[in-house]
Amino acid sequence: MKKVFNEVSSLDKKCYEKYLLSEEILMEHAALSLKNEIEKKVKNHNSNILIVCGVGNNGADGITLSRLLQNRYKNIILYLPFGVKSNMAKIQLSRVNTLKIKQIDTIEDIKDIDLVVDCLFGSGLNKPLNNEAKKIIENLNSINAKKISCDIPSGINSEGYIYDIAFKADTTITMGALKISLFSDIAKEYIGKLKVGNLGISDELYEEKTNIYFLEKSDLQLPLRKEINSHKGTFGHACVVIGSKKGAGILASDAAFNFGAGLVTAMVHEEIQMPYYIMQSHNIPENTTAIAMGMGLGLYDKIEIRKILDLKIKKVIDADLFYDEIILDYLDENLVLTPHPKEFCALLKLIGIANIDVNDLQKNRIKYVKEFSNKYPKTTLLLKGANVLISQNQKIYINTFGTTSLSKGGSGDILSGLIVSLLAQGYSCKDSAINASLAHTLVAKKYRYNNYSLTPNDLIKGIKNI
Ligand SMILES: NC(=O)C1=CN([C@@H]2O[C@H](COP(=O)(O)OP(=O)(O)OC[C@H]3O[C@@H](n4cnc5c(N)ncnc54)[C@H](O)[C@@H]3O)[C@@H](O)[C@H]2O)[C@@H](O)CC1
Ligand SMILES: [K+]
Repeated sequence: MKKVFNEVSSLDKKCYEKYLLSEEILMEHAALSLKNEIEKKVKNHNSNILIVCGVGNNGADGITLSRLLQNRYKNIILYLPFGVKSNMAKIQLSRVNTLKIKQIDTIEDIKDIDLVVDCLFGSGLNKPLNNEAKKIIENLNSINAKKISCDIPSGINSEGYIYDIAFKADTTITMGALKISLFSDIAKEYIGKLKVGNLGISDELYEEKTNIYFLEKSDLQLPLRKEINSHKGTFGHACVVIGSKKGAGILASDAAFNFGAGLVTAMVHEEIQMPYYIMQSHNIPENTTAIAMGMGLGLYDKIEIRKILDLKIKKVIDADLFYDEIILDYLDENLVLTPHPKEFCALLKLIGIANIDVNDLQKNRIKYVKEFSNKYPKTTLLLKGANVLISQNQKIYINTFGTTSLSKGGSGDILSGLIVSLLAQGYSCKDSAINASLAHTLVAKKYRYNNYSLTPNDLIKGIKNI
């Protein structure tokens, strides 16, 4: 798990004041991080490396980089379309001017570029791009070359919002620490591989406390069985409430069984065709340790739903129930909610936080997840999306492993099944949401066929050898 910050300028400031590092030292290290990445990516000394620099310190990082690369590569080309404004950019440029590094005035007729380094705008982007900047980014995006962004792809602002266009990077080296702006769903298309550039000081000293965390593969804790002396009851009993669209509940039940729950029961009104290892019952069985409800529910009897919600058993709630105010009476520590953006908008309206549409939500996902967690700190929320956000107790965990292959009917039902399985096996609500989400996305990432053919059954198969 890595820490994520709303901004890092206060952390940079701490470096100057507390650790007596200067802006120049930090910048030298920022440029060094870029250099190290470039040396890994570009082996040929004759490669053409285009460094595009803006007027501020993001541009200054790029100018500094050109100096550091000069020893290794013959063809470094600096492009400063708007000149320089910040003090550091001026200082770095005056140094570079003594070194005979090639500078160009336009990229219109530039050819055979092997690598583009984007240092146009960083954390200082604070207004929409003008036409000239848009055109430059458009041109850079059309160049067939490797692409690295310094700090953040130019065009993404500090909230992760893109006004019109942004540089499309293969790799982003973000300086100092991870920032929240890198994790909006819209930004995901542009970031590429994300790495943190060290600024010449240990992470422990640079970083401060935070409430936002980036999940890593190594955070996944599978429900591996340590007990030798065990029986099926040792691993809990998951019950999935089957609604009128039965397929959803069947998928969730199967996923729950495959992810280690000792017993899985489908609660049904009349018997249905299911895998033989899933039991069927008209009621919630006595020894149930976790319940999944909401997926494919369709029309339902409110009294029956209320009775189930009244049970002091951990539950994962999905889909139809986010539109029903019945849920308002149960937003406590026993619930994991798994809405997709449209359902979360309905829920935000029900709980009186906001009346917004999906577009507004997507621009401000973190903000609304935070607001939800402030109001209902005990409840675990998992907001689906390109980057999954999980919150509990005012902490947010970001899972970036999601892939487009998961954008399919049934994926969400499998996720609910994985969550209820872990809840049944004794994981906390937060840990169930985090681990099920990691398993779900990592299985999809490992899927070795094309990105349009993943089925819920492939996910279930993948769970077996994750
Ligand atoms: N503060 C520090 O100690 C460090 C800063 N670093 C770099 O500094 C960057 C931040 O530098 P700055 O704060 O100078 O910000 P930027 O370099 O991102 O840009 C700020 C400049 O761009 C202008 N600008 C903003 N939006 C614009 C728009 N839409 N169209 C045209 N011009 C626009 C601003 O007026 C300002 O002049 C970071 O992203 C990082 O790359 C790194 O060197 C690491 C250390
Ligand atoms: K940039």
